[in-house]
Amino acid sequence: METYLEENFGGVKAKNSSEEALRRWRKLCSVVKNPKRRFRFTANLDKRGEAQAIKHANHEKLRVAVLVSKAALQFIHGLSLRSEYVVPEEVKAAGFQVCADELGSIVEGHDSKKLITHGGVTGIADKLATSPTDGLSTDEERIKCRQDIYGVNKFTESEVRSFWVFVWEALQDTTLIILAACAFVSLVVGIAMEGWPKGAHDGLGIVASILLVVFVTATSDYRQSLQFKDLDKEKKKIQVQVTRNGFRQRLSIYDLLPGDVVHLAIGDQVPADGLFISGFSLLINESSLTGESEPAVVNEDNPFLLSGTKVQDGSCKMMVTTVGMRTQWGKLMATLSEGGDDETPLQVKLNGVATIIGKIGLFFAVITFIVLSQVLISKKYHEGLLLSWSADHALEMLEHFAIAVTIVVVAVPEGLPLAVTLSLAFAMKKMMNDKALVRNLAACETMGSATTICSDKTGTLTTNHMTVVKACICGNIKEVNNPKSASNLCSELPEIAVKTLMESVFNNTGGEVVINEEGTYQILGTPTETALLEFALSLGGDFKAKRNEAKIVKMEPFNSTKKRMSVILELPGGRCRAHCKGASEIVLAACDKYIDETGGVVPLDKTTADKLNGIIESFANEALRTLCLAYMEMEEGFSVEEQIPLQGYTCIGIVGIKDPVRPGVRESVAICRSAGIMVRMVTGDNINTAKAIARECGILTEDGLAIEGPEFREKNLEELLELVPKIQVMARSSPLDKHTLVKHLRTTFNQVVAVTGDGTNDAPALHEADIGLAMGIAGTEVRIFNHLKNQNRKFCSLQSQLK
Ligand SMILES: Nc1ncnc2c1ncn2[C@@H]1O[C@H](COP(=O)(O)OP(=O)(O)OP(=O)(O)O)[C@@H](O)[C@H]1O
Ligand SMILES: [Ca+2]
Repeated sequence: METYLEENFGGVKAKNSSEEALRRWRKLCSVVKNPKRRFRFTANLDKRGEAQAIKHANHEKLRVAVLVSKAALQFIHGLSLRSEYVVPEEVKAAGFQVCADELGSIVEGHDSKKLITHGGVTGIADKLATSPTDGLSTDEERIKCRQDIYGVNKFTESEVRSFWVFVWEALQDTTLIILAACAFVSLVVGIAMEGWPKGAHDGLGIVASILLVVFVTATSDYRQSLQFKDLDKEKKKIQVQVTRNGFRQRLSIYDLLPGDVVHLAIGDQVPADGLFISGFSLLINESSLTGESEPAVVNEDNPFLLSGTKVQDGSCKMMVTTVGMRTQWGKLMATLSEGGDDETPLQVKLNGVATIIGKIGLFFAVITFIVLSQVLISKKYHEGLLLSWSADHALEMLEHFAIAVTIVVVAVPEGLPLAVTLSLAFAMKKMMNDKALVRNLAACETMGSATTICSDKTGTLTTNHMTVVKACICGNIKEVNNPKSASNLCSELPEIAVKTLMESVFNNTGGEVVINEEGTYQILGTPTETALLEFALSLGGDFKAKRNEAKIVKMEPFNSTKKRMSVILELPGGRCRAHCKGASEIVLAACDKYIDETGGVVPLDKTTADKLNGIIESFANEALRTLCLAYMEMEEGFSVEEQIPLQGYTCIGIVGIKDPVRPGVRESVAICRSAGIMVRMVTGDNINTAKAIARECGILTEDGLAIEGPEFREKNLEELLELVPKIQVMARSSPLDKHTLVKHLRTTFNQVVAVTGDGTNDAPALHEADIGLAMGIAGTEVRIFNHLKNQNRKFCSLQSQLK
């Protein structure tokens, strides 16, 4: 049986199975009693094909639209523009100047020509009665009115099916239908022969058993469907940062409306169709929508953002124009929502078992029928009455037949595969309560067999609540973990150094300090950014004032490959200054000057460089994440087309950021190890920081290996064979390094690999892994100034699942 299963049902993998394998096992379940039930919750391959076709068509459509709109643009240059668009009455009455269909055709069709006739992005903002800076007004009546005109950002979901639908579905079982036919004949013949009620006994008996089977099945199916509904809802709860009434806040994507101003950063999914307002180095991955893997550059010239695509690099502010089912994504989701999840290997195997048992059941049913009938037939044969049948005898035969069919009904364990689905869904729900989002049922199943965990550091092993605790500015190392020491530091430093530091932190950041409606400070941004901003605020800095002093001309947002971010500022008087911050040894290597104790800028000689590197190492050995801040005067000015320089900076200082290890992680790692699961840490942080934390968690042992990404990249296959099993810590890794490591572990070493990560820089590795666990919410967090947020003990939750 084992080999039979393996041969015929074994081709399905937990991830990325071939379509052929998926189709094959479906075909093999040929004694399917009730296909609708048996294949419920498994992927609908035809629907999937349809979705693929839509993607393909989208791709074509977009390509053509872009070409046409380019040609049209060339054509209309010089022509006077005349808008022939007429605003529908009801839209006008509601106070808007553009209707949903027109907006849809502009953005979806990438129609720059139409956009120009409407006055560009600002024109559209006016017509939508919104402001690109302050966003929508939160007046409830206006919001309601907007909803009525433009719809809401929700996708039609397959509606909750009522209990009776499940009853109807349960009735569509071939064997049950045969039984029902038997019952009918038995009733008719019985009543005709023996009259009511005596002759109806047998028939009613069969009917009762059918009803029993049907209701039990339908009830359990109905309850399952409710479970799944809950799960689905949970999965789709996503929040984005939106400016409304001038205040930046978090809002569920379901509440987005046309006119909303949304802030997007690397890793975010575009929540609705819209237009680019402002932003830097924005690269959009449209593959989920079009299948195209080359990312698209989005900027003022190509301002169209489509729902469902992903921010691959950079950051931006966008204005929502089209929501919900009006977007291509909405349409795609509608198709896919019926497509179902991929089946898991266990599900498939159990379907195989059910099929085998079904066949055996059928065999015995036939034998039972033959044995039972044989008595009657042989009796008739001896009496020579084989060809003349009385109704009585026919009824007897029918009864025998019904018994045989009943055996099939009872014998085939159709509920078996479904029960697995249910228990996996239950596990999924439990993990969700632990703040781990599992998107695929198969993952829950594979998780039990994991042999290696590649964990990222921030947020999984550590709390992801970062604070600057040490700083080295002008050569002075200071503890700054309380406000008093921070203000002390401030008074000890030369004024120019503090000024430059503030300018750097407040301008060269992906985060923001906003005052919310209650009047308290709120710091928005990734944990690293918030820590820095908090530090600068505690030194007495004023975010708004600093921001107004200079203008940001260009920004290259942070990403994990470069491990630094930079901006160019235009200062009053027209001078330009560059600021750069990032992984400290990388940024320090780009410096050739530094600010000394007196505030003077002096060349960075070898001894000072060594001293600074020593400081970085000492911070890192205390498990601190270190960042180096630097600036450069741009003597020759700067034009926007240029790249921000990589070399020639002046070092302002180095900060050490503490991110405490989650309580209980050490124990969890120990449990994993005793269960034979190897835990490795793969991080983008400094090697010494990584090692210190890995030791603290018990991941790095005496004989273990810690390696840096750049070194790992250089190794050839032979060396890797030797190295990979020993790697316990990989530091300064790029997203690609993580991917390579996981791939080697899986293919060369046949490990079942679980990867935890945050879905932005870890996305490739998560995708490659047998089990990808996207832990919690990546990227941005909101922090009330000086207010700690307690999060869940994530690694512990993972470990409890692996047990
Ligand atoms: N916003 C930022 N601006 C500049 N540099 C940053 C920023 N955030 C992080 N860094 C630097 O980049 C390094 C982290 O890079 P990366 O984001 O690739 O790490 P990671 O893989 O997410 O790490 P982890 O495994 O801890 O999650 C940090 O050590 C820090 O020096
Ligand atoms: Ca990460």
